[in-house]
Amino acid sequence: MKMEPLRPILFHPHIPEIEYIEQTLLPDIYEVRKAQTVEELAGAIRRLGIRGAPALGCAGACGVALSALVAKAGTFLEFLFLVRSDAERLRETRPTAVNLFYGIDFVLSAVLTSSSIEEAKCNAVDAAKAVIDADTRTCHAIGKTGLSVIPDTARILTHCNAGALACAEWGTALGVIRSAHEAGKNISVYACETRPLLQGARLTTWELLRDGIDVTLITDSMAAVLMRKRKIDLVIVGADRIVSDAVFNKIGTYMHAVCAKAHNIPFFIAAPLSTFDEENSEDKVIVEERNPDEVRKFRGCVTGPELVPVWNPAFDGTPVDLVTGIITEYGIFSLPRDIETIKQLKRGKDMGET
Ligand SMILES: CSC[C@H]1O[C@H](OP(=O)(O)O)[C@H](O)[C@@H]1O
Repeated sequence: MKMEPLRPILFHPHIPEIEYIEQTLLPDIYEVRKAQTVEELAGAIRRLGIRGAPALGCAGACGVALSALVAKAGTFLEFLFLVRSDAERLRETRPTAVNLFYGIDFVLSAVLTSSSIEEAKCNAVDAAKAVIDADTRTCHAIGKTGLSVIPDTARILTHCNAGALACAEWGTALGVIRSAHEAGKNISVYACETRPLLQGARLTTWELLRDGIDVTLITDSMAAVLMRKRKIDLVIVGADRIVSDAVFNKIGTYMHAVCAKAHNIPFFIAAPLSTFDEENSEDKVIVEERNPDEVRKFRGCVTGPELVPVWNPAFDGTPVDLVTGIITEYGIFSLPRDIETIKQLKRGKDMGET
């Protein structure tokens, strides 16, 4: 039985509100919540109730549109001030996934280029819908592009959650896996649990079981021995920001890339063009460091001494020479070889993509 498409964010401008699946409660509790203020939305982003680079782009876009719809201003200038300050509040929620800033900026520019409050509200809603529609198309295109690298029988390792829950729908890394499964390929997935917030254990397994795709849950530390035993044919993960010399993705990705290289296993990134930040390099990227208690506890269960010092970066950078290919909606690219092609594509594309 084909399941309904999984869409973690729905924008209802007529109310107005942003409806979302509260991902911190999955897999045991499926709860839909509604953000009717930018602060409620920002809180959901900060706690990873809404998460995943393309989904953050959609959330940022909808957040600016929500701000425009609810702003109470006497003058157009006051209105612009209110929307810009809400956009800044959304920008400050998480620093690494570049899609968040594209989504915010795309809708904010639609507001700033309007000539009245009413026109700005309409333009903001249209722009936010364009971001969501673009990401939906992009994820399905990434899935299709990725088919060329998936053998007819493939044992795929993935890390964190780059699925429908991280996008408008379908997913990037899981989008390739879904497309391959739909194309009749014999796919089995090893999902790394992804400490400390367990996006792999909680979200990726839940998505793949829901779609009837073969999945085995492993701890992050089990990946290396599976590669050594030749149990993995390729690795596919998502990305939060791709710069000229590195790919930033969930912490632990670099470890898998080094392991894959050591065992001559192809290592692919699946990401939309809007995840590329080709003007920057690894040393310029701010890597989000999160609350130490995320490592000392999980849902109240103590996993480390209360006073133990903790380092909790949410992402790591993988040098591009460890990446076999980057699967995008426009094709499969390699860095640094294709950087100019990527720049040209980004200059020419509709800025409605996240
Ligand atoms: C489709 S991009 C998903 C990407 O985002 C995740 O990070 P987080 O769960 O902290 O938002 C992870 O890096 C995934 O690969």
